[in-house]
Amino acid sequence: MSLEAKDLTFRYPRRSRGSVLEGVFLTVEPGERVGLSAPSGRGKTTLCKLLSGYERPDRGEVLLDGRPLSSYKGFCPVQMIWQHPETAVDPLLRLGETLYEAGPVEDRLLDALHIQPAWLERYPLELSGGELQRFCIARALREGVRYLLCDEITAMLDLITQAQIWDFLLEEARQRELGLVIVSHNTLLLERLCTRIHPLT
Ligand SMILES: Nc1ncnc2c1ncn2[C@@H]1O[C@H](COP(=O)(O)OP(=O)(O)OP(=O)(O)O)[C@@H](O)[C@H]1O
Repeated sequence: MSLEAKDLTFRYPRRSRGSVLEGVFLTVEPGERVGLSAPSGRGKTTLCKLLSGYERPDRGEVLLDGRPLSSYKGFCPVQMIWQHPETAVDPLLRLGETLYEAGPVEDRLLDALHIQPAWLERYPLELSGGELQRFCIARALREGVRYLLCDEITAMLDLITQAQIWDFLLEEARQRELGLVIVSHNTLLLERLCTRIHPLT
């Protein structure tokens, strides 16, 4: 089940400088870990948004296992984890409601990410950034996920928490043969984590 970006072109309606992405091709296979590398503003986040269905391309298509991503109903097998987790959850819902709205999440994941049951009674702003990010990772890893798009997901965390999260994610991806797309400005981190680096030109 490969994830394919085919000839993607995209511009934001309110952006004056034309297309952010022009004719982008990328294929990620199960178990691959692809690092996206490019200077700021080149469109890494935008490509992740297209690959996970948050935005639709103006031209080209995103295919999962040869089928348009938009034809998958229910929980999307391509999940994006955002740099700022507070933008990825409804601030007015308790975390327990957010977590289970798309179905069950294995307790094993909550334990491995050190998510305390009491947090599920709280609202997003009542967790630290690192706690909320671990919550978002658990939510993305529910059954059915095949690809994770990790957009600077540990950039705001201390080094120990970063290492714990990546150790966990790499092992989880290995066991479940998940494909990962990893965005980071930290070249050393990308070299350490990825099976290959894809420069976005
Ligand atoms: N919602 C939006 N509306 C208009 N323009 C946008 C929007 N989001 C991003 N852009 C513009 O699109 C371009 C690409 O942004 P994007 O966030 O994809 O880049 P990036 O490579 O991820 O950058 P960074 O490394 O700084 O996170 C930028 O010029 C940005 O200003």
